Amino acid sequence: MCEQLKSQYQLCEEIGRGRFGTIFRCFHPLSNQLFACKVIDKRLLTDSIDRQCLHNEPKYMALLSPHPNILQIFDVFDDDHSLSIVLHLCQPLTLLDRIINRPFLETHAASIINHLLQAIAHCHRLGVAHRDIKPDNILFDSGNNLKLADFGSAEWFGDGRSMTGVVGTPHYVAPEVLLGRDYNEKVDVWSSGVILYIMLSGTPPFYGESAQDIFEAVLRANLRFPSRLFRSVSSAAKDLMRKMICRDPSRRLSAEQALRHPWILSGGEASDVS
Ligand SMILES: Nc1ncnc2c1ncn2[C@@H]1O[C@H](COP(=O)(O)OP(=O)(O)OP(=O)(O)O)[C@@H](O)[C@H]1O
Repeated sequence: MCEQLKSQYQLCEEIGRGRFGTIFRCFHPLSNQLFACKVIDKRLLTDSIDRQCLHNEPKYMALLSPHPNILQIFDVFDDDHSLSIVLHLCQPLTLLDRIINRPFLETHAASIINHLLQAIAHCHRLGVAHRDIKPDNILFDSGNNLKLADFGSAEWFGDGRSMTGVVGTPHYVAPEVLLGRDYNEKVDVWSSGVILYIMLSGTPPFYGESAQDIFEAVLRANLRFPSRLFRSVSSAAKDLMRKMICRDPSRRLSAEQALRHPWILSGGEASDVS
């Protein structure tokens, strides 16, 4: 671990683990504040694309900070063996832990999606696509404010460039990503729509036994609202999901447009769209 980091921060217990990063709680004696520190072990990055993307995360987080719904970055330490990123400390439970098998009230789901879309709209205004929107990357601070995290797969599209490359996570990835075509920032709106569907029903819209089966279901993009799961869900919420989980990206809402949908504007209280 970087000596410079250890001279400024006291690393405490491990609070999370991803594919490459281990997250520790840490204390900064100078400011008397607690933070989270993500330490990425460079030796685990055997893939050349992963190595190239290593510095994207702190770079994009610095560009996007501060925003009330984006995890704030405070410091970066880089040496031969590791990259350490000092971050705002959040609660240990992510949206994934809150979502499993527990449908949310529409008002609660609307509040979460509203804040997620505000984070995404901010990223898109600054030309950054997150590309891995999923419940595990949605954290909450001690005041229960939503914080979008993990910009390790983010990409710049700001000068009108389209993006390529298969990134994302099976249940949440947009079909155009899997097709290997060029795509744009609306992949983040698709993934957010999938999260909304899971919050309201407790199950993902596209599923299968294996990653391959899930990919095939995503590519078919046959969006259904089985009455067993959606009997009490409003038509306004279904209308928004249809417009976010829309196979054709040119017809899919942007994050800004989704924020203006009646169901979001009414805080999940609108039952019909007029
Ligand atoms: N700032 C934070 N405060 C509290 N917990 C955090 C924080 N950042 C990350 N975590 C915890 O650590 C876990 C892994 O973090 P993160 O997703 O950033 O790692 P990663 O290596 O990029 O993961 P991935 O495998 O998705 O690439 C999160 O799901 C969360 O539980």
